[in-house]
Amino acid sequence: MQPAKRNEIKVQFDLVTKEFDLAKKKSDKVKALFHLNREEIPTFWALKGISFKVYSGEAIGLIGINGSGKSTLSNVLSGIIPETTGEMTVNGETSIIAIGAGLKGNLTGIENIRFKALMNGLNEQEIEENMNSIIEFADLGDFIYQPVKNYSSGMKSRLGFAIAVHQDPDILIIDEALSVGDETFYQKCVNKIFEFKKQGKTIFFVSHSLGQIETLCDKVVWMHYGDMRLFGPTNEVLAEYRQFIQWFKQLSEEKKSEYQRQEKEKQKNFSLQKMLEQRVEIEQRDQIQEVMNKKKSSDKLDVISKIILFVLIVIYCFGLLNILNPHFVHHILRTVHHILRMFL
Ligand SMILES: Nc1ncnc2c1ncn2[C@@H]1O[C@H](COP(=O)(O)OP(=O)(O)OP(=O)(O)O)[C@@H](O)[C@H]1O
Repeated sequence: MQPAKRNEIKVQFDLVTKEFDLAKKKSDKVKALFHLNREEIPTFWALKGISFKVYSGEAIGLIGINGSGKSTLSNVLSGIIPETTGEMTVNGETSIIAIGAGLKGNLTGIENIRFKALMNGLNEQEIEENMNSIIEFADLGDFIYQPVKNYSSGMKSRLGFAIAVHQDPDILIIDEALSVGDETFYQKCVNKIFEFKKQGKTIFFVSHSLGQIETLCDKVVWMHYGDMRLFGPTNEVLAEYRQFIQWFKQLSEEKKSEYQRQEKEKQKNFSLQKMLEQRVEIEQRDQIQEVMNKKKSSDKLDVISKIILFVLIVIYCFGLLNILNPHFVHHILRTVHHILRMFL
């Protein structure tokens, strides 16, 4: 497989949103489909217009407090759930590892490996070629013959990680899957992640462990109640995030709940139209600013041309004076010459 070109855009989100409905019963959803509900079903915006660009070979951390939208973003990115609006460009195959996600509980480890491989279009020979390597990576011993429903979360994570990295994806999304493994397995995964990065693959890494984010990620997306609060180099974003966590922790329980309630309320009342209007306003403001900047630089040019014009006028006057009264000009030039000699 050809390594991806550096600086190639791998993932681009433009104002991506995700709206969940909060219908209490399935029948309400069906009624809503046929507009039979008198009352509208309340909805909740888990993503409120997310925009970013990620390049090949970058490892991106996704951080944020519980319920901020990290898993929703990962699931939209991997295609598990569709976005509601916005534009999403994903250049390459994605593979997501979330604890137990995509694993069939009633199937054994080996059957799960085979099932996933078949889903990915591998033939029997290709499956056999990969099988030993996946089993070795997962390192589950005889548990590989047991149904996955008997696995601990760490074991599920091992199997999920082993299958996902053997799919050789262009974009690997790891949702909290490393937080449940032991140290040896974690180190094995870290090595694999660095190997992937070297090959120009892109990694999204969801974690509450800021230490892991610091070790693995070049940049970080800080999600906050459906908004992307910050996106940038790891150290910068983590510094801001740590400050926020410190501020949040010192709040009383009552104030914390109030803050969370208000933020969730904003997610319920979010208006896509308002967000788009604001966006247009910002774009217009940026355009005006750009025009003003251009005007300023053209003003600067005006000053330069004024100086040139002034110098030309002085030279012209001297020329004229030289014709009318050469002695006077000669006298002036000698005086200037004397003054200059005094200073130089
Ligand atoms: N299917 C769904 N229907 C309704 N709301 C949902 C659904 N899935 C997620 N949500 C809501 O969307 C918000 C974001 O959830 P998400 O799981 O993405 O957060 P998170 O940042 O991954 O949280 P955590 O750190 O706890 O895993 C939460 O408020 C959650 O309740």
